[in-house]
Amino acid sequence: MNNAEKKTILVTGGAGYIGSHTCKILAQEGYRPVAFDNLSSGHTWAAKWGPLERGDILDRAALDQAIEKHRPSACLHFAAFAYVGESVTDPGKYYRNNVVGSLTLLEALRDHGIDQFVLSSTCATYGVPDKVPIDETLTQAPINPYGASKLMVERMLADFYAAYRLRSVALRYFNAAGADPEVEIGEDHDPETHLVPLVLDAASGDREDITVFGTDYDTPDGTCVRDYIHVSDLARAHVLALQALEQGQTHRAFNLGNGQGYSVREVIASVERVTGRPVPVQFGERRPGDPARLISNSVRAASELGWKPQISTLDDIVFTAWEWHKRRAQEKSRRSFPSPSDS
Ligand SMILES: NC(=O)c1ccc[n+]([C@@H]2O[C@H](COP(=O)([O-])OP(=O)(O)OC[C@H]3O[C@@H](n4cnc5c(N)ncnc54)[C@H](O)[C@@H]3O)[C@@H](O)[C@H]2O)c1
Ligand SMILES: O=c1ccn([C@@H]2O[C@H](COP(=O)(O)OP(=O)(O)O[C@H]3O[C@H](CO)[C@@H](O)[C@H](O)[C@H]3O)[C@@H](O)[C@H]2O)c(=O)[nH]1
Repeated sequence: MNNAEKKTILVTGGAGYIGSHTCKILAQEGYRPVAFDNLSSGHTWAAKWGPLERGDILDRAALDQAIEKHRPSACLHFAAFAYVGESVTDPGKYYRNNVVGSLTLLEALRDHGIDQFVLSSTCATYGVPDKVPIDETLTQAPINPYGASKLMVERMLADFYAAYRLRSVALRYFNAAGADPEVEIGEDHDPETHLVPLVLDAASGDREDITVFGTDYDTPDGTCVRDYIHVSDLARAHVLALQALEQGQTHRAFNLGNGQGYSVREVIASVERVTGRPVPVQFGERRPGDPARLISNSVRAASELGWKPQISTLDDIVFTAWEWHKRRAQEKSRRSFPSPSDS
């Protein structure tokens, strides 16, 4: 298939962690991904499966320009701020980027007649769930501004479908982790706040230790339980969601997780097994905005999208993150790898 025959997909946040993995799978599946990213946390080196348009979703003119230039048939929308803890201390930052930015994007798509849209939503929209595992019918009552900002965008999607027939799928991911199994790309945030890469840093000596946020939760070992899902499995779900939209899907939400919860202590133990190194641990206070347990029921995605995670055990997920960690460290020590200032 030559480029002219490929469907072009606008991927906001395509230079970021999950967006770049999705661009890779889109390209493998015969699409032409165009990353639209302001590089606030993304990297030019991660956008290598199609063009990168540097721009901000808050900038309507930049969006119009990219859409007119590339004529996408659909948009996968990853661009957002995504840290639970930071959203509690700086909520304005989250409402502006995630809510106003998404609204600006949706209006641009509507005005250009693009009616297929996939949203990176989150299990943080459920807040403290009525029960676990969480299915899509549970009440969404977020307990932090990040989750609230994503729920507002979900609400916009319902209204944009009702008013303008803009069709959409909201994918509510649980905790993304791991890296491309071919080790071409992986997670690279600065500063990093996610548990798995931080524990790997502690195992390799890049940081002194890992602080466990809270040991008095109502969970088997007192630490928070999360459902870790491999980033390439999330990427595949986006292609399936896109194909569902191409086949007429109107407006739907899907949870994406493995259905298995692991505590912070269990993640640390997994890193010790996979790396063969001890992890120095400190115990600290709870982090505001953290629910005790988030575990997915992803039966809907399995039955309606045909989605099945391929890298599903915690050790296998951590293994891919460790391979990426080592590759990045090697490249950085050879000085051939772009530094964060190189974005
Ligand atoms: N990482 C997770 O565990 C997780 C879980 C659930 C949902 N999500 C959602 O998935 C999406 C991607 O998350 P990620 O972990 O890959 O984060 P990330 O920070 O690696 O990627 C986000 C990308 O969006 C870009 N961006 C941010 N604001 C922008 C703006 N205004 N205009 C243009 N580009 C902008 C950043 O530069 C970055 O490349 C986010 O929407 C996040 O809320 C992530
Ligand atoms: O140094 C650390 C970092 C994290 N944690 C804990 O580890 C768990 C996972 O935390 P983290 O990796 O920061 O992910 P979450 O805060 O759960 O948020 C991620 O997962 C959410 C879905 O659950 C997404 O919506 C967010 O975008 C994404 O950042 C939480 O219980 C944290 O309290 C620690 O104990 N110590």
